[in-house]
Amino acid sequence: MVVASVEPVGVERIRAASVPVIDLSWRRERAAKLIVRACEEFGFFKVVNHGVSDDLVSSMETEAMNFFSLPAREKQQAGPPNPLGYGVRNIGFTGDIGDLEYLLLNTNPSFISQKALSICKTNPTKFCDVVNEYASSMRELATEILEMIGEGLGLEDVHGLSKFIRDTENDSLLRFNHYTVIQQDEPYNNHNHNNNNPSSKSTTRNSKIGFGDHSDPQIITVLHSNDVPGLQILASSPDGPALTNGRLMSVRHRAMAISRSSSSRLSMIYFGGPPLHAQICAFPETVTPQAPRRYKSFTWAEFKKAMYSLRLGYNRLDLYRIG
Ligand SMILES: C=C1C[C@]23C[C@@]1(O)CC[C@H]2[C@@]12CC[C@H](O)[C@@](C)(C(=O)O1)[C@H]2[C@@H]3C(=O)O
Ligand SMILES: O=C(O)CCC(=O)C(=O)O
Ligand SMILES: [Fe+2]
Repeated sequence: MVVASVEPVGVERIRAASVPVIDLSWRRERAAKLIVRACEEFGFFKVVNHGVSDDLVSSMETEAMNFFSLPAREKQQAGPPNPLGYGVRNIGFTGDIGDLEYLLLNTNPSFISQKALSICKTNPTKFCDVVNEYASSMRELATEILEMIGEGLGLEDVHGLSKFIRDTENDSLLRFNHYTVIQQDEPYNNHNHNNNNPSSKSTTRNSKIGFGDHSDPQIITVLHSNDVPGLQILASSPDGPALTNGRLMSVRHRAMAISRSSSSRLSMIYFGGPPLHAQICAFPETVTPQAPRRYKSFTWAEFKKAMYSLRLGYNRLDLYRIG
C-alpha cells in the first residue's frame, strides 16, 4: 500500500528530483515525520542509509539473473505461476499482459526450499540462503519503516502496522521482474492499456508497458532495481490504504520496458503482507468526525480472493467502500 524504494531506482512520471528521499540516519522523529508526509502526498519515497548490505543486494541480483539467463525450457520448470512461480507476460489470472518475465515467491523458508529445486538446480542451497537472507533483511527494513509510520501517525500502538509483517504467519512475497531490452524496430504496441487511467496513454514510441498501472495490495512494498530506468509513479494517486482510513496514499505505479537502454532491467520487490486471518480495519486514531470510516473491515484472505478475480488496474478497495 505504501511503496518505499531502496536506491537505485529510476522514477519518471514525477521528476526524479521531486521524489522524497528519506535518510534513515536522520534523527528518528524527523525521519518519521517526513516518511508520513511522503506517504500522505505520494505513497512513495526513496530510502538511503537503510543498512541493507550492498553485498547481499548484489548476491540476490546475481541469483535472479542466473535464473533469468537459463534457457526458456528450464525456467518453465518453475512455472506456470499459480500465482507463485515463474511467469512470462501473463500477470494474474484475468488477462493482464506485460512485457516481462518474473519469479514470484512466498518468503516462507519452507516454500523457498521446495521451489529452489526447480529454480537453481546447480546450487539450490545457495539460492535458498541468499533469498532467505534478502527476505529477512527486507522484512527488517519494512518493519522499521512501518514503526516510524506508526510513530509519525501518533498511533497508540506504534507496532500496529509492523505487527502484521512480523507475525510468523505473514503472507509476504518476493518478486523478481525482468524486463528484456526491446528492439528499436519492433512495432509500437501499447497492449496493456488501462482505459481507466489517462496516465497510461502517454507512452513514448520507444517504450512498452512492462507492468501495467496498479496499486499494490499489501501493507508495504520495498523495491530495488538495477540502474536501468522504467518505474513510473502517479503524482496524485486516487487510492488510500484501508488501515489508515485513506490518510496515507497507495501509490499508483507502472513499469515501462524501455528500449533506450542497452541492458535489461531487473527489479527485486518485497511485499509485506499480513497473515491470511488478519482483520484489516482502520486504526481508531485515523477515524474522526471530519474523516469518518471509509471502508468496511475485511480479512486479508477475503481481500486476496477478491483481488485475484480482478484486473490489475482495478481499484480493489472500491469493493469495501462505505457509502
Ligand atoms: C492481475 C493481478 C496480478 C496481481 C493479482 C491481480 O489479480 C491484481 C493485483 C496484482 C498484484 C500487484 C502487486 C504484486 O505484484 C502482486 C504479486 C500482488 O500481490 O498484487 C500482483 C498479483 C500477481 O501478479 O499475482
Ligand atoms: O518492476 C517494477 O519496477 C514494478 C513492478 C510492480 O509494480 C509490481 O510487481 O507490483
Ligand atoms: Fe506494484
